[in-house]
Amino acid sequence: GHFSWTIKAFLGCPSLRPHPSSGLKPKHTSIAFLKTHKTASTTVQNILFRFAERHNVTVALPVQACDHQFCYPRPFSARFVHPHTVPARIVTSHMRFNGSELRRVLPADALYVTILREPAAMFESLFSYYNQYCLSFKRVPNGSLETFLDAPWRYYRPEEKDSMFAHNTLTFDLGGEKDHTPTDEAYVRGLVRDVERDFSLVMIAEHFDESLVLLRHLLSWDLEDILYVKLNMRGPGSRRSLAAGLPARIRAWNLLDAQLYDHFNASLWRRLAELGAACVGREVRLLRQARDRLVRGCFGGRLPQLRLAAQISNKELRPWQPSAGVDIVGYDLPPNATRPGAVPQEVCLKLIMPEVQYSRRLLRIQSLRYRRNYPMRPPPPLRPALARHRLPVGSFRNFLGHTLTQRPAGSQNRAGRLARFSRRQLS
Ligand SMILES: Nc1ncnc2c1ncn2[C@@H]1O[C@H](COP(=O)(O)OS(=O)(=O)O)[C@@H](OP(=O)(O)O)[C@H]1O
Repeated sequence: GHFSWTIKAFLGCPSLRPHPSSGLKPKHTSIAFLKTHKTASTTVQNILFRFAERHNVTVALPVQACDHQFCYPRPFSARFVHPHTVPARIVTSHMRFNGSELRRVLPADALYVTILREPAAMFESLFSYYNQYCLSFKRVPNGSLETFLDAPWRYYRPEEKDSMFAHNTLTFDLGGEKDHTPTDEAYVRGLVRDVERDFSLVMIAEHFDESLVLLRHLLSWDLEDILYVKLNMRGPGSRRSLAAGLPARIRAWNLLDAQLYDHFNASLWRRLAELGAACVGREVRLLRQARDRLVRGCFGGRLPQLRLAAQISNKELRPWQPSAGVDIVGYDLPPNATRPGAVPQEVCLKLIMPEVQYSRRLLRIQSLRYRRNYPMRPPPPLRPALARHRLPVGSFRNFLGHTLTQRPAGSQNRAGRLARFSRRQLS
């Protein structure tokens, strides 16, 4: 198992050779993963959540008022972190990047990682996923992507709620200005420079397994630490293929994102070349073999059939559905699957657990740990749930004594809506 894989991986992977004196390099456990939107980031988050649980590493999670995201789309603030989840070594929930605030939360040796996706595929996913929330999309006749792209400025309002899902979402998530003139070369150069300064690795969704190999090397992790199954996919009925010419128009509309993507896609391939094609090829193969073994051990064969949320009997496994118009599919754990590899059921459950449920699970576990470790500390004050947005603008104090101001009803973000939806869906 593990030993033979490690030996195999050394062949052709120079940077994985053991340290001459002290054996294998210790695993790096301090990581900030900027969870960008519609980029396969839930799958990466699930890898990090499972790693954190296995290695007893604390994950910073949002205060209840932010729901399971760090009050996105507001820029990240240390005040958004739940007091039971500090001091933390991992951060991975959705946020708008704010490096100086993140550095207040994480140790100085934290490594920063994010993921980008090809802009046309990403925008098609955003357009479908947020078709009812993002008003720029909602007001398009017949929900037609082509119509939107014919005259984006007719439908897009930069200052409006959820507008960040309709224009240069990657740039926005990274903390940049989504509406900046995309032909301003100095601005784009500055954006790229900032991302290169802050992030040790920028993964690319189209080359997910290769990106994971780089991640594993960066963090000195084992193969077991990067096994995954794909999460948060749309069902085939909700996807559409893009007619010829459409990808170019999407890129033109999201030109800041397109330039970021091109730059970091090229860097990814340079880094893979440095590691060596033989090493990368071997590791990707070993990763896929190990994943197949785990899937067989969990589900008795292939992955269980993808299911619509309503068809998933275990509520802990139902992915959040953004609206009636789009199907996000998930998996059910077969109740009496024969698990030939004797993989414990809980391992399998966590492998396919959606973001909202896993975030809650970790918060529960970490809160218990916190109370055990600090029984004398007063609990943080109770606060109204963000879901009740109809309340007048309100505020409460969090553990640092800062005041968090609730957003007014008209500006509720996806987190608030999600709280409402997931409660309905999960109750
Ligand atoms: N491993 C892997 N490789 C490539 N693509 C993957 C992978 N895992 C998930 N996906 C696709 O990523 C999309 C979901 O992205 P996110 O999880 O980041 O979405 S979210 O913003 O958190 O809702 C969603 O894309 P669409 O199906 O096109 O919507 C998933 O299918």
